[in-house]
Amino acid sequence: MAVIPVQLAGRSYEVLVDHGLLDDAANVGAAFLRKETVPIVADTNAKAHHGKRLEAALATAGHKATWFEVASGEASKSWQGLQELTDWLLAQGVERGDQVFALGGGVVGDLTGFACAILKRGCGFVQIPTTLLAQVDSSVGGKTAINTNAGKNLIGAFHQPALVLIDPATLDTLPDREMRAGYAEVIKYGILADREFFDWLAENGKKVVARDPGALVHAISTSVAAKARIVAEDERETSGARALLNLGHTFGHALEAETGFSDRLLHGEGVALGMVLAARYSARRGLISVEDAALVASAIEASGLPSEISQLGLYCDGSKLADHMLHDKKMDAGTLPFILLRGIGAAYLAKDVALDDVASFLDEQLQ
Ligand SMILES: NC(=O)c1ccc[n+]([C@@H]2O[C@H](COP(=O)([O-])OP(=O)(O)OC[C@H]3O[C@@H](n4cnc5c(N)ncnc54)[C@H](O)[C@@H]3O)[C@@H](O)[C@H]2O)c1
Ligand SMILES: O=C(O)C(=O)C[C@@H](O)[C@H](O)[C@H](O)COP(=O)(O)O
Ligand SMILES: [Zn+2]
Repeated sequence: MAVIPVQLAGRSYEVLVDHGLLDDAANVGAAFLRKETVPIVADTNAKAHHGKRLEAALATAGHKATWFEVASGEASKSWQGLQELTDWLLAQGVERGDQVFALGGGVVGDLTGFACAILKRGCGFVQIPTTLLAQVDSSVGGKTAINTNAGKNLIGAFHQPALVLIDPATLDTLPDREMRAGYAEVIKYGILADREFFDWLAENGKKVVARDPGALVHAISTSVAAKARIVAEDERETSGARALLNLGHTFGHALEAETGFSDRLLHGEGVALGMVLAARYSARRGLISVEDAALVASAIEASGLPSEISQLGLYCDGSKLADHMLHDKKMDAGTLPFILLRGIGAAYLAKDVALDDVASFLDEQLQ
């Protein structure tokens, strides 16, 4: 079993990665089970495929589950979703010292984490991520949020989980498109800070997406370790270090907003397109070669992810996308810092980017 610590003053926790770990959840999570009944918030599909296993694991230690089911899809990360969940947690009598379990992808993790951040001013939660994206990214680091009409993740809090249990075997039931979407956040770690990992993925990426157990555990552990390092350095995204994890997201979130946060574009797909755009924009500014930008695009295409905005059939102009970016949380005194590349594995925060230049770059890309 891989054990990856996330070291934060007073809030350190462990991320455990192992095939079959779900069946051992009550044992490895024993310290976090203080009552007979365990409240579990679960995505409909995650519960259908893996709920019984979690229930059986809890039963071995004398615990029983009580379930709150969250409808699959980004729309559940909403005020209404939050209200229904917090009402349920209150009805269950959840106390500050309790741990709420979150079983599912990033939608369930972000929603449950935020509900637990504000319930009685904060109770505990344990993440059991069941999508590749959630296993490599959203379950770790404590960013929790819901969306609003104005944009993505605009209402939220930093609230760290007490434990993260990753069982890569849960990915056996995940649709292929969701595997590819999660792979976008995997390759992100290579592009932003780890050329060696990027090159390893060039060789092994197809195995990761095909769920080869060894390749999967290596990709998940490397990704989580990278995220843990960055989060330990800059938990609340104040120094600029954590902002690098937003590589591709300024473009991606704008595309998600323009496609209505719908199945037309999954978060990971938006991030994939956004990373291609960030690489091309870096090349346009002479920061990286055109060849390196093409290498980023071909690494993304090779996994079956979209790499051209035209694939979305969008009928809008660059300034419309740039308008969505005005809601980006990195916005600072009228300037939007962008994560650009000085090389593959060498992302940095550029504070000299003009949004109208980005808009005209996007107009070229939309043709
Ligand atoms: N907090 C963070 O740091 C962070 C990081 C990255 C992304 N996110 C957020 O995460 C969300 C995306 O997460 P996601 O990609 O996991 O999407 P998701 O939670 O919507 O799950 C994707 C789909 O997979 C299904 N599913 C989940 N587990 C399954 C399983 N084991 N078998 C079969 N189906 C399963 C779900 O029902 C859903 O249809 C976005 O809202 C994004 O903003 C947050
Ligand atoms: O953990 C982080 O920090 C990230 O930026 C990870 C991203 O993959 C994730 O999508 C995050 O939710 C985006 O953050 P936001 O602050 O732009 O909402
Ligand atoms: Zn993301």
